[in-house]
Amino acid sequence: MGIKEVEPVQINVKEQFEARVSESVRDVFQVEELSLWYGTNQALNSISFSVKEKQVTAIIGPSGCGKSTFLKTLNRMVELNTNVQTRGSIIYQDVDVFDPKVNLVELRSAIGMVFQKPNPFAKSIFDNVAFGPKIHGVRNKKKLKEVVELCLKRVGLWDEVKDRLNDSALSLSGGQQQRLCIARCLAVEPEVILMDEPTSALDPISSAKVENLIEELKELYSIVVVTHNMQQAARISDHTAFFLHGELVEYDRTDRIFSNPQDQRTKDYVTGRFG
Ligand SMILES: Nc1ncnc2c1ncn2[C@@H]1O[C@H](COP(=O)(O)OP(=O)(O)OP(=O)(O)O)[C@@H](O)[C@H]1O
Repeated sequence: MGIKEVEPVQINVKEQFEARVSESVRDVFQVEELSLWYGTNQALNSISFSVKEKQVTAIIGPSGCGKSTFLKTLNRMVELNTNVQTRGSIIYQDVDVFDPKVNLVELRSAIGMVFQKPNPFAKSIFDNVAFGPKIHGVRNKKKLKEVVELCLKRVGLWDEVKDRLNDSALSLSGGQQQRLCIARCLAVEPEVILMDEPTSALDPISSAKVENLIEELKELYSIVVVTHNMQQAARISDHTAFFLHGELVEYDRTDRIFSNPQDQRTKDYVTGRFG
């Protein structure tokens, strides 16, 4: 009787390395059993997962599944709507963001937000970026100039606008306005940037610039981005959370969500079979 040959177990060294790196990254948010209601309409149902520090986390899912609600809950902007109730916790910097003692102004400057439609103030380019630091008490003109220049450089806009800083921000193109809004967000030195479909109102070239910028910014900031664009999520994010009907179906490294999802519903969504 011959000895049966056993198939050698394949070890994917690269995969193991990436998994190790991913596991060793610190969490910036620990979301535990988060549920949210608008009046009687439940928009989030017992969401639990951790958002990694200095990485890009994409939130994907069909329209109405709760992506924007989840994003706005991270810095409690969702409470700007009336009749919102939450349950569960979001631990950020060892504190539950729902703790009534949390200072919301500070929370929202540490966790900044960029919206789908660029929304610069009807002020000059300079004043848009200087606005946040001024509110936080920076009065020194030299310091303000430095902050404005640094932030505009960081979003790749400085060379395009350095000779017209006093022009209205509304005179910029849509793509430039979106990068200005990101610069405005950076000026208050956030740790986290939340982005709600930041490129969906932009042309392909401006979108590509913002995508490249997101890649660069993750060196310094933790980024959570809501996107309807699967290719974009696959291109720019390290981790992806797939939401459906207010629930988290699957959260994993982006490469795994797109190449080997564990849940059939994720597979159907990322392969375009629904949504
Ligand atoms: N201000 C609000 N008041 C009442 N219900 C709301 C409010 N905002 C959102 N909802 C509801 O909460 C649910 C989740 O909405 P949300 O906007 O978070 O979904 P989404 O996944 O971001 O959708 P989309 O991709 O279309 O932007 C939906 O049922 C929506 O109708």
